[in-house]
Amino acid sequence: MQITDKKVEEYCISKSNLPSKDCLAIEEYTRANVHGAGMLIGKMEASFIGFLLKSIKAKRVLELGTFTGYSALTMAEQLPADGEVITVDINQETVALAKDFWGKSEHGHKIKSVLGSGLDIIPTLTGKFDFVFIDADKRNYIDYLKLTVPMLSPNGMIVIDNVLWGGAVLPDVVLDLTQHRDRNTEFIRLVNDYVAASDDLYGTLMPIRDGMFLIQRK
Ligand SMILES: C[S@@+](CC[C@H](N)C(=O)[O-])C[C@H]1O[C@@H](n2cnc3c(N)ncnc32)[C@H](O)[C@@H]1O
Repeated sequence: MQITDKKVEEYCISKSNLPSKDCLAIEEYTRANVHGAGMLIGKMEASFIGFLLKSIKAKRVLELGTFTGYSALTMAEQLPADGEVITVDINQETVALAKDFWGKSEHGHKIKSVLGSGLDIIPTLTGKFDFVFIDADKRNYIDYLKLTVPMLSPNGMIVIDNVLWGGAVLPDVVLDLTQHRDRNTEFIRLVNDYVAASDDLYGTLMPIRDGMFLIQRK
């Protein structure tokens, strides 16, 4: 299910501030050459995240799920010169591509790539983060959330991506748990229910692209 009408989204994109040409180059290269390009957050979500980063005057960002480096660079562009994006991924090949692209951008120096699995890397990180973007393996979404909430700065925010999962999370959708995609649906339902039931978190689930959960501590 396409959550937002395509023409409506195109109109919104045409009127929004968008990431730079350097990011567009990553997007275009990825869509033409890399398997799984549908995983890119794309222009609408990038513009929205940029707005959030500016609103909270973010300086330090943690991203889980680098892929070809598109979202990391779009975020780096919205940070001050001494800002930092730490981005984690297990895929050496796509991270190598990402590094090539970041090297061509004046904002690339703000990005630090860490190769490894999110659950192993997060406990090794120190200091607080103003913004955490969770966009890696769905199986670990709930643990990523639980591990990163205590790492937030006072006005910090977490965004979890793909929380609508093409509409499959809706309660009347019957799942086939022999299918990888449907098992992921269960993991996403779990994290959505956890945020909704939490007394400590303020969450807003937005129907932007494939669904974004915006979360802050109460
Ligand atoms: C949806 S893509 C990220 C897209 C990226 N944020 C963007 O929009 O440009 C998900 C990424 O998570 C990575 N990933 C999968 N399992 C992981 C794990 N256990 N730890 C860290 N990254 C993982 C995959 O290799 C993939 O590159």
